[in-house]
Amino acid sequence: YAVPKLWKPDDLPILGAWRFYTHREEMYRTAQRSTKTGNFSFFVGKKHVVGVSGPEGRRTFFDSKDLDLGEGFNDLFAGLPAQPGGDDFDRFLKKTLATLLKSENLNKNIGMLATDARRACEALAAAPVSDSHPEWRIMNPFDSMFRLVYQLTIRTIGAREIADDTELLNHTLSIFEQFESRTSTLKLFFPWLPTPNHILRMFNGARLYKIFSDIIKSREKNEKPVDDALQHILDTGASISDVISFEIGSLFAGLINTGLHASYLPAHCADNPEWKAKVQAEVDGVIAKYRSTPEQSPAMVLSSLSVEQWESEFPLIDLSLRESIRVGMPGAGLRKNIGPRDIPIGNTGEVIPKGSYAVYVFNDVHKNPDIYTECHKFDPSRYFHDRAEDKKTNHTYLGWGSGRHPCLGMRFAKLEMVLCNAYFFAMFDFEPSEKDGSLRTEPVPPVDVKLLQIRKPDDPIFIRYKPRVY
Ligand code: HEM
Repeated sequence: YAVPKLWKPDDLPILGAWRFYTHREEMYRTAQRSTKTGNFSFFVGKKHVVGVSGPEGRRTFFDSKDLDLGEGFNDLFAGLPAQPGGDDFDRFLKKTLATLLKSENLNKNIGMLATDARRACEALAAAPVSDSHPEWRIMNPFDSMFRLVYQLTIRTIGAREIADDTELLNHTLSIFEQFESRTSTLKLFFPWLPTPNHILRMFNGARLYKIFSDIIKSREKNEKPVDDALQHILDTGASISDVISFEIGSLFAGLINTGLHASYLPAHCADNPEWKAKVQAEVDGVIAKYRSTPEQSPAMVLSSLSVEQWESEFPLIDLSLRESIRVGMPGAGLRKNIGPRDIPIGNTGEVIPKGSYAVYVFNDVHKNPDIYTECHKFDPSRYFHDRAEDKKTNHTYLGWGSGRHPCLGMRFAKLEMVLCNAYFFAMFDFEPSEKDGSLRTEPVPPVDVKLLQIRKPDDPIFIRYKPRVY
């Protein structure tokens, strides 16, 4: 067994493969092409990393029990919040998330979540019209949808005081966004370096700490108990710092992806009128099916749906989301071999050595034209039974993780996204737009593959919308 060939043309002294952080996918693809098996290795500082690719690489990467996700991310991903307590905290986070996202809690909250979504769409309906195109209103979904997803998330895994107070909601969202944008790659190489971004992250962490501790103190004075996620976490005996770390950790894991894909979904549909019409027909069909009196408005019918109905009645929204994630998922999975021995990469004759890291770039499969036809195109019908492109080989669809580390928030993320979009499709007609309300003719730009993780588009994407006439 051999260690995959060392790739070092881009290396900087001491730092090693810096391009792993600045041009990850490009570096991965160039290195991949330079070897027979598609596997290669490189150094990040002193850390030895193996890039795996192809079906054998995927099988090894996603199925090996000794490849650890937590350690891989902690050591290689610039930007994760430092987790106090390592493995113990990881267990606490996953256990708490699993409890908060159980059916019982979702059923308890669904009425409030639906009300949040309805009110957000009512606020869109009440927004001022465009000056130059007064038949339309204009929105940037990456603001309005994103904020709604944040509200739904905080309501489900955070504090009611924040979810119910628009000002506090916006304030905490802006702190979180600043926190999230201050990644510090340099710290991976020089952990002792007090980088400005790291200092700002500490500062924003402290601001969140103050907000949560004020909420907790005021609850202590209040006789009436609050029944929400924060209280549940506190009742398990967790400290305020556990609570803050849990909130930041789970927002990191969930909010960015969910908020951005909830926003990309209508943007892609606006660009694809035929598909948009299908989704709208699906929403209208559900409304017709569950309307109990003719006076009920579409929003009122949607507000009466149960979690089970939200989860089963909107397959086309689900496929739109599946496709939005596939086309817009830059980045890579990261793992560390924490086992007692080297891990063979299928039958390639190569290994991920004990103690080394492994990386798999998601677009190796998601943008593989042999698997996904016209792989850059948004086309949810590729998942219909007669095409089933995502079932062609092993681990072909990685949008929700695969193998040993499936996404723990998938069910909740889907629920959030279907809620936001069903109300939006039910209440509005919409089209792609420029900032001034004129029709946008350029499609949604592709997500930059240089990104380590999806983030809001640098140039805002607009949609123009008007209330539907029934
Ligand atoms: C559109 C939304 C989301 C997408 C596309 C997404 C995607 C993923 C992917 C691809 C992975 C596996 C990563 C890997 O293999 O390296 C993952 C894992 C995970 N996700 Fe999500 N996720 C989403 C929403 C959420 C939400 C809302 C939460 C929680 C509130 C969440 C919590 C987690 C956790 C805790 C893991 C780690 C599982 C483990 O360590 O085994 N995700 N997610």
